[in-house]
Amino acid sequence: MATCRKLTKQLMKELLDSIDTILLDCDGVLWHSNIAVPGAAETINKLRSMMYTCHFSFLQGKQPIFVTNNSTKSRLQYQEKFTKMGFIVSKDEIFGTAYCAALYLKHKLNFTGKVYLMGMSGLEEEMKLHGIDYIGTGPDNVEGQILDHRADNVVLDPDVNGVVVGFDQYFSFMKLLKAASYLKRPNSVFIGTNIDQQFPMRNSELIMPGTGSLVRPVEVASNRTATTLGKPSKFMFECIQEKFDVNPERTIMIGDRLNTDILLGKNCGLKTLAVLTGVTSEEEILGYQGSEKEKERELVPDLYIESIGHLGKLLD
Ligand SMILES: O=C(O)COP(=O)(O)O
Ligand SMILES: [Mg+2]
Repeated sequence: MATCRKLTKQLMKELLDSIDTILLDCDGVLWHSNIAVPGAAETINKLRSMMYTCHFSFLQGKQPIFVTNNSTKSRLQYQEKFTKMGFIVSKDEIFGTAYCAALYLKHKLNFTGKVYLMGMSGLEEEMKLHGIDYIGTGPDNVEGQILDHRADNVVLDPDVNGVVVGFDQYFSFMKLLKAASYLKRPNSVFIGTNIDQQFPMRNSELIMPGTGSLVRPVEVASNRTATTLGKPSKFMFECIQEKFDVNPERTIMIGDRLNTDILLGKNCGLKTLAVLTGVTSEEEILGYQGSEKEKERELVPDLYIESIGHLGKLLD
């Protein structure tokens, strides 16, 4: 049976001696929208500054690296958000799916051409920074009964040879129609930034549809499957390994979503810790631990704790 333990003071010392790098999910771990989880900045700043004897036997702090499936912000926009919230951070430590989507297009696909971009300013900024031409952002709605006028007045851009679907608050039927039409083109590229079902919300009455709720309709309409880059895909970890000398055995992934954060950790051979401030609960974790379904057992983290702030208290 997959065993999961609640992180305690005793286990904390053992954990700190066994890791050099801490991968941290953002939404639901460090904050909800623009409201920080209590103690988050203090904990991360402390982990960075506390000197530990590492396995090279010299003193160093733990290296935090931020890994978010959220595609709404560029690295620079995230650096601004982190700094406003009191985190000490460099943009080079931030890996979001807007940045990783641009890296994938540019360096993995050597993409040239134009992208139909369903996303917000973060994706726009990263596309510009990486020299990738795009159209389609912002509101785009149907006028009148589209099935009556057979969409004759829909104009497609002849140069588009790829579609990127990220979180797009302007998602519409018209955009769905255009994306599916562009994906009809032979050899057109289809990328989804991530497939999270919902965003973690403080207001438990609300469901904020995640980007997965936007990628899947484009897949259905186009009858194609997107290449999704966010956690649990290993691609984001590959982007991190390009920039940091990360030893998977001495790295932990801390997240709030089992089927993205914890699964990424498992996929990459990392230690895993879940917090209960986002989409997962203690009941879900313990339920999965005893599940007969292999698919559920593989989502069980090594450790869990109420919040990143509670973890920080174990450092005192
Ligand atoms: O964008 C999302 O849906 C979740 O983002 P996260 O990976 O920071 O939790
Ligand atoms: Mg999260």
